Amino acid sequence: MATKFLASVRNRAEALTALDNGADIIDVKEPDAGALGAADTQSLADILAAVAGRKPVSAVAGTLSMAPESLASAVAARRHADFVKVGLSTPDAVQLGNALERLAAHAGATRLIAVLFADEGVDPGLLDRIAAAGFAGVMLDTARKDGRRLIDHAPLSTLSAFVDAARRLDLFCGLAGALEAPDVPRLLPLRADYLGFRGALTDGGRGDGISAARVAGIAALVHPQAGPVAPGPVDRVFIRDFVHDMEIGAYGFERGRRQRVRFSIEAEVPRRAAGGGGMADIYSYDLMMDAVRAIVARGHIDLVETIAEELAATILADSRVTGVTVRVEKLDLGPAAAGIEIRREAGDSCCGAASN
Ligand SMILES: O=C[C@H](O)COP(=O)(O)O
Repeated sequence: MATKFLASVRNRAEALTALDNGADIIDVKEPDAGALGAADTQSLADILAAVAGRKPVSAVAGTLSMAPESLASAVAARRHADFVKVGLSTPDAVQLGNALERLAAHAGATRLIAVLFADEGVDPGLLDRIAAAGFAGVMLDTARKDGRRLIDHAPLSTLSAFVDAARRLDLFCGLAGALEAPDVPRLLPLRADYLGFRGALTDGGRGDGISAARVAGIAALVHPQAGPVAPGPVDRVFIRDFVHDMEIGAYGFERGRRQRVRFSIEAEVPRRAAGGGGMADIYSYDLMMDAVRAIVARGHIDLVETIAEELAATILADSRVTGVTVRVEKLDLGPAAAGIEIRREAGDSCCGAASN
């Protein structure tokens, strides 16, 4: 299933702007009241009437204490929404257990989404308890809206493990947290069920009103248009001299130690829009850096050839890229840099069908 776009709105007018400009899930909250500020129930009723079932509506149950009864009554007051989001923010295992036990009584009638906060640590182990309590889904957001993005709190490898754990438990899984437009192509490969936005939908802070153009811009990124590109200029998007310490090498002396490896990659990307277009039309060099970081984080790899081929395949899996040159150089073997450079094209036997 393709990743969906959740837009947080505070009133009927914003809900219609989100709906008309490509949002897939309308999330009702009061952004001035924090990460989980609840909109009043009248605003929720107005939005449900305006959306009229065209898209699912989620409602935030508020920034609450973990007191089981207040959680339960906040959920009950929003039971007409398609989903109710409940923040689970506590380091206290007993308190969390009590809250989950009380909410489990609502989980049959109301589709509950547990919201966890990356700035309080990411614990995929919690997901078992959330699934056992009957929740429909889980979302990772940021509690403090201080400009730091989700990716500043958790690397992509951690986010990917979180999404995979949710999927294994059949939990509908969302990611959010001061996400900006350039984050979208980096997060799409994780295949979360949805990405959530508020601040990026406004021209100023997250408390300002949302803008139709910004909503449409995020929608275009979350739902990228694949397909053939008319013949025209080819851009070369590159990263050069990206140096990492990693475990690499087939010799015994290369095991259990790290050495510097330099990565340079150039992707050939036919231009989609005259004049460069917007974020939705470009292939970001961030994606190449993310691919390198993922390989480096994986642990020991014997051969530079393996790394180069895997990087080429990952980069060519994006349908916007038609060719790629990958250079991998070991820097600590002696007086010279030593390594490999390969060039691969979309459709080469190494590099299967494009995936997005
Ligand atoms: O549910 C998602 C949040 O409303 C995201 O808000 P934000 O993008 O301002 O962090």
